[in-house]
Amino acid sequence: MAFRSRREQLRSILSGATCVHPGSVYDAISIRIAEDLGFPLGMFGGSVASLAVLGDPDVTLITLTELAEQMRRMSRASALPVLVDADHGYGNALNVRRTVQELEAAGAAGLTIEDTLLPAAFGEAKTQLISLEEGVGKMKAALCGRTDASLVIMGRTGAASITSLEDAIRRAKAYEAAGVDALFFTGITSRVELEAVSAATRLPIVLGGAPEDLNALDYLAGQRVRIALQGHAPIAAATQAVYETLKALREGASPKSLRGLASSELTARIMREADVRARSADLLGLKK
Ligand SMILES: O=C([O-])CC(=O)C(=O)O
Ligand SMILES: [Mg+2]
Repeated sequence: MAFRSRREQLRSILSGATCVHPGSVYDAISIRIAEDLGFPLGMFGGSVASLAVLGDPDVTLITLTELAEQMRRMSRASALPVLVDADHGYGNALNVRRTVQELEAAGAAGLTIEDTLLPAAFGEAKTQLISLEEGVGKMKAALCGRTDASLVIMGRTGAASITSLEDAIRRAKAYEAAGVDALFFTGITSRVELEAVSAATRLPIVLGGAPEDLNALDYLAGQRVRIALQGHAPIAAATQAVYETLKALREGASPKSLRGLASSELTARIMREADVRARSADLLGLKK
């Protein structure tokens, strides 16, 4: 299986004793940069997928096909293991199974299925959760959807900030019993809350959207947190850079006067130009 070693790398992060920050990746360029900088893992968030592919906010307008296609492009560009935010699995439990099949084929190392009611319900301003029973069904569907047993399936809940911490723990324990490989929590806002979920569960923990005082990697590792997300600054940085560059050009700046552009060396490295040249020499009879 071509993607097995990526999945085993993610599994070794989960079974290790330390906590890592993944690089937020969303396309072929960002994943190659994260790989070159030595990140052990890429995180492909649903919000950045929506932004990069559609230019939209994170309101479940992106389709599974679009998400999987973007993942496939990243898998082709780089061997960095990627954890994909598969949202609610793009429908009911049967859709979850299909989602897992598509993301596995696209080369994801792991994926998260969450128990948020998506897309948002009519007339409800506040985020809702599906029932625990439906959530368990989705986790089971995810597990039976994989054909490569090394693909990592994570159960995700944001219950801590939507219903209650007790509900988050109840759900996490049920997903654990269903057989998922790790638990992904959002909405945990303090050490007390993290310690409560850690004490009540046994699987490796992934923490999304945590506040600053939940940032010390040694402390997190001691609570069985193996992956701690840091948001999605790279796409924000890229957006700002494109904005500034287009603005300057629109205002009459000459291309040569622009600052902050990737050097030709950096661009060549990201394009893996040396490999392409070597291949061209071999296959097209061109000079190296
Ligand atoms: O997975 C993450 O990085 C957090 C999240 O839900 C998103 O960005 O859509
Ligand atoms: Mg998301």
